[in-house]
Parts: sequence; structure tokens; C-alpha cells
Amino acid sequence: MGKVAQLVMGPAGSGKSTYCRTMLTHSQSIKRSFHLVNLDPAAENFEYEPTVDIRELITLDDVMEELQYGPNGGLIYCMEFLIENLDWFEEELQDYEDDYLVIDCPGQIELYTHFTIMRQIVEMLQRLNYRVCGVYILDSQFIEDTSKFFAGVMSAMSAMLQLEIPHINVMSKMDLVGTTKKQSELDRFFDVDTSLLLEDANKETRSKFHDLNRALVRLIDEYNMVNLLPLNINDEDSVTLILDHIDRAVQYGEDLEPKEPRDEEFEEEGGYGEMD
Ligand SMILES: Nc1nc2c(ncn2[C@@H]2O[C@H](COP(=O)(O)OP(=O)(O)OP(=O)(O)O)[C@@H](O)[C@H]2O)c(=O)[nH]1
Ligand SMILES: [Mg+2]
Repeated sequence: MGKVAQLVMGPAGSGKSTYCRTMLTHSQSIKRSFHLVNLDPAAENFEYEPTVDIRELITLDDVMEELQYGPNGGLIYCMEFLIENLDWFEEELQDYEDDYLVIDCPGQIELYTHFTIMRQIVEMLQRLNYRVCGVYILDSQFIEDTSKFFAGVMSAMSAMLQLEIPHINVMSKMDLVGTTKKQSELDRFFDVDTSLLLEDANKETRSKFHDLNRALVRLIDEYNMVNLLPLNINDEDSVTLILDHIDRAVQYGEDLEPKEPRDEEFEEEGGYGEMD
């Protein structure tokens, strides 16, 4: 089946760790074996024990205490330390020959805009024959207004351009907007109609910014940022849909041989009717 890794990125607090937890729960219900990899040196508790954990190499608390770094500088220090010790990471991954990783990343936006750290991690995974899919999590507050939406989309786009891997964007915390926004307002962002976006953006900004709005909308059109998938952690279908997109992006399972059912399984399951 080959090796697959979801690299879960996004701004601080956007719901990356919750997404990873939701994916792991989902994987159990569909009987796939996913491994959680934690790359956040400041992470606290996990419901699922990470299979690989950067905190075994370095923790943010130690860096802040011993080197007197602040939290943001300290985090970048930790990630650079990981890059200097990529052989540690490689060794930790060696045991997993044919596997599926869900990699929880830190929320420092700098990692996705101008540092090359994530790119180096992707290159290492590719060297180990992982097919990597970028999963960029934006939370639903980014659809509160058009300028926030632009800001979110720009950050997702910079990650996408920097990493050059199959990429999907997920809008998390949709359970929080369900009741407050009308479906027609939501469609504007999910099934992006850029002319409506431009209209809204122009209403929200002074006229000297209208050219900029037009340029941003054109960029969204050209890079096909329309692909924003809603995640409602209480709705299994939304998780299934996201995983389907990722499967297609990394061509998961395309190299699988069709399986013959064993006789007893076949009978228990009631013949061909129940097979998947
Ligand atoms: N209602 C709701 N709350 C969520 C959802 N996803 C995350 N949260 C909450 O948002 C906060 C941040 O979620 P995390 O999953 O820790 O976000 P993160 O992106 O991993 O955060 P950092 O690692 O600190 O960057 C927590 O209080 C979560 O409980 C969601 O889908 N719905
Ligand atoms: Mg987190």
C-alpha cells in the first residue's frame, strides 16, 4: 500500500491536534492503521499516544529554561534542532515499513511562510518513500469576514507553494458556525464565487484597496484555492470526505491487489453483497 503521511499544518489554535485526533478515531472505525507523529515540542496531552514524538528529542520548556528563549524563538530553535537531528527522526520511523502517518505540526505561522524547516521534513519523508499530503487547517473564524478569509487563504497558499506537495485545505470548527450562518453565506467560501468575494471585500475596504482586492481574488482563482473542505468533528461524513480527498491526492490504495475473501469470512459476511 506504500507509505503515506499527512502533514497537518495551520495557524496556532486552528484545530490541528483535534483534527489529528479525529483522524485517528476515524481510522479505527474504518480499520486502517494510522500512527500519530507529534512534531510540536510544546504539546501537552494527547488522547492517542504519539508513535514518534519530538518531545523525546527536545522540549520547548527545556529550551526556554536553559537558553532563556521566549516561546516563539524557542519553538523555531526546537525545529532547527530537529532538522540538525533528522537521523533521529529517520530512525524513529524505520520500524514502520508500510504505514500511514498523521503528523501534528506546531502552530507558528513562520514555519509555513519563510522558514525551510517544513520543506526539509517533507524531503526527508519523500526520501523514505512516503507520499506526503499537506493538510492545512484554517478555523471557521476565517469566514467571519472577507479580509480574514484572504489572510487565511494567503497563509495556506504560502505553505502550498513552499512545499510543492499535494495539498488540501480544511476548515475546522464547523460545528461552531452551523447555527449562526446561513448556508448561502457559507457557500460563498466553500464553493468560492470570486465575484461575490470581490464585491464583499470592496464593501469592507476603502476604494484605494480595491485594486489589491481584485489582485487577491485573481490569485485565488488562478491557484484554485476553492478546495476548502469543511470539518465538523461531530459529523463522521465530513471526516470521510476529507480522507477521500487525501486518498485521491496521494493515490492511496491504487497499488492494492483486489483481495479474495477467505471462505469462512465470505460466508459470515453474507456473500458478495457485504464486501467492500
Ligand atoms: N468546537 C470545536 N472546538 C474545536 C475544534 N477543533 C479544535 N477546537 C478547540 O480549539 C482549541 C484549539 O484546538 P487544537 O486542536 O489544540 O488546535 P491546534 O491547532 O493543535 O493548536 P496549537 O497546536 O496550539 O497550534 C481547543 O480548545 C479545541 O478544543 C472543533 O472542531 N470544534
Ligand atoms: Mg496542537
